[in-house]
Amino acid sequence: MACTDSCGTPGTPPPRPWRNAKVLTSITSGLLLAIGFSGSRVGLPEPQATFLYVTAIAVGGYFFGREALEELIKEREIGIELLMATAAIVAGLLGEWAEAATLVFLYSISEAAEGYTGERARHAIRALMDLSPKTALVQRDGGEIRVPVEALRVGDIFIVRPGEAVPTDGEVIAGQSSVNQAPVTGESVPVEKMPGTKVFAASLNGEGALTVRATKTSADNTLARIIHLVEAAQASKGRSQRFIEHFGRRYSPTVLGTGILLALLPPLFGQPWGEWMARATVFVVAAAPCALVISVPITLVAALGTAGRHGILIKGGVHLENLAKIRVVALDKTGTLTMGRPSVTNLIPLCGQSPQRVLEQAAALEARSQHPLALAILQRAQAEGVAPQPAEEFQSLPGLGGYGQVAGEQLYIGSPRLFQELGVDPEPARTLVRQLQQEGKTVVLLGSVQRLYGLIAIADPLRPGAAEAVAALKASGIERVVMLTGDNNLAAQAIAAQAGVDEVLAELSPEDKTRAVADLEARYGKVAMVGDGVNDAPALAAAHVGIAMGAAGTDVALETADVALMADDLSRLPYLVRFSRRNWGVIRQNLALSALVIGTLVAGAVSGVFTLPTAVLAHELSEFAVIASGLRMLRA
Ligand SMILES: Nc1ncnc2c1ncn2[C@@H]1O[C@H](COP(=O)(O)OP(=O)(O)OP(=O)(O)O)[C@@H](O)[C@H]1O
Ligand SMILES: [Zn+2]
Repeated sequence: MACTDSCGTPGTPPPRPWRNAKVLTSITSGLLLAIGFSGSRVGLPEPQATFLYVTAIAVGGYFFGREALEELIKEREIGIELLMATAAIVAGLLGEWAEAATLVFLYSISEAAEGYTGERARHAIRALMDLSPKTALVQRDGGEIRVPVEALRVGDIFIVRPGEAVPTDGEVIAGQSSVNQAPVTGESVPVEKMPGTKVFAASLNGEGALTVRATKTSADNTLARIIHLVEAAQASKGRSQRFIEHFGRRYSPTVLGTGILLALLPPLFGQPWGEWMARATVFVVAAAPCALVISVPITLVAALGTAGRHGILIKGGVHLENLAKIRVVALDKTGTLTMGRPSVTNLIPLCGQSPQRVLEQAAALEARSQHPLALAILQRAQAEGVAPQPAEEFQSLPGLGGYGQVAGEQLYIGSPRLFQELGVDPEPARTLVRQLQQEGKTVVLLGSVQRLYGLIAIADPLRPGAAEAVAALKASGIERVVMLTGDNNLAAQAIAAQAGVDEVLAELSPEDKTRAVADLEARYGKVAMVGDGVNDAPALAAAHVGIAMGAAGTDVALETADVALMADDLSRLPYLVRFSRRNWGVIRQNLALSALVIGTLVAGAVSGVFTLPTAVLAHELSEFAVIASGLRMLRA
């Protein structure tokens, strides 16, 4: 269909309008039409004027006429182009050459303009590319040289001077500065960078010089992937778009059929055939679903691009549509509602152990674990100068903890539930555990199968702004905000109370989380699951929409989720919900507007109120109204 295939393939730069063959042929056709029309006013003989009109039709109708035939012959489909071409030919045969030429000119120019607008909207995301510099200052052979960013290799050391943009993703190895990474994450507040932190291409460096080791080439850094993913999403089709295209495939033949009946039946009952032939022609143009088919894709293309420029990657129109229907938001606790940077707050030896020994044994076990809690324990050990031999034969027990051999002894580390399952007497720690958990701390126990050696309490504070984000989610129409966690119920409740969520589901394994999502969906309606994509990937996949947070820098989250929030910022969530609802509103308005216009035009056509040029003009104007309306989603 003309209105959708005018969208080019992703990756090609937007063409200049004056270089576009469709624009040129249509303008030529308009000129021929104008000459013919004004000529006939000042006495140009009719055959010459008709010749000009026919030429205008041939030139202006070349592209869409060809498309109409190709569709008919190759795909056996009656498209909008065929409706228009038929109307033009019939009008000409009725002797209305000027009207036919007007139709061809208006239709072709609006198709060309529509294609161009679509391209522009599609390529708005490319503007991000211009924010990343073309060259980088690289340390090579003891000196510093400028190289094109394409020449940067992973491992290259480059310098970002104050006020310069970062050429590609990397890790800071020296220097300190605040960096505005809005092009990638959409956050307007600059982020402090120091050795060990990551920087992203196109971020703008503040006042300090940074020395950075490249971790990505310019072709596959985060910015390049954002642009690529947004363009791929724009090329994919939303559910409503599929529906409309499906509908269009049946609709256009119906229009043509009805047009033929309209031309044939009334004359059989004694009506003037010329009059009904003309009305049928106007009807075919009036009923062509042009605005209807363009309304959804243009809105989605604009919306997906806008979201992308604000650090929100939506992997396809479908997900944006799904988001508008979400009633429940399920948030993972660790790393999503909390900072994800746990630290040890209490270290309490039990059964006559020394604190030093407890830390040593815990660190020995955790040295082999990947868990965030393990990191907290290892940091504490490092701070106290404890550096034990890692445990032997370490085994992790997902959702519980782990065990291994430390100095010949089989030791366990993990949740109180783990020790309950092992059948260890919990008495020495019982009240302490409860007390610490009530403070919102995660309690990890250390011990053997016989008894407990120590207790380690770990706090992972709530993210600043988490409570506000939860409140804003509810204000934007989300009915229920739920927290999911593998952590203990008491600790989870304490954090949940601070965040203001409605419901807590605690002590869940990754599979339990998936089940919890299905359960919430059955109870309340569509669920969006928000997580970091690591221990909650199955739950993200199970939810109606899976949203990964802080996706800049973690490849997994970018790949697995339906929506990736590049910034580590919960306030994007309510924004996203409102944005998706606004998008859905615009789509609905567009569909209603186009249906209304078609209805009015059809009534006018059948009753003979509209002439062919009026119908074409109204048809194309309605199409532009719908495009302009869809482009509202270019605004954030
Ligand atoms: N390596 C480990 N060291 C100590 N305790 C562990 C370890 N791994 C798991 N645990 C225990 O198991 C519990 C559940 O862990 P799990 O990884 O399922 O979720 P979580 O880290 O609490 O966070 P969330 O589910 O909110 O993302 C932890 O709260 C902790 O008590
Ligand atoms: Zn159109």
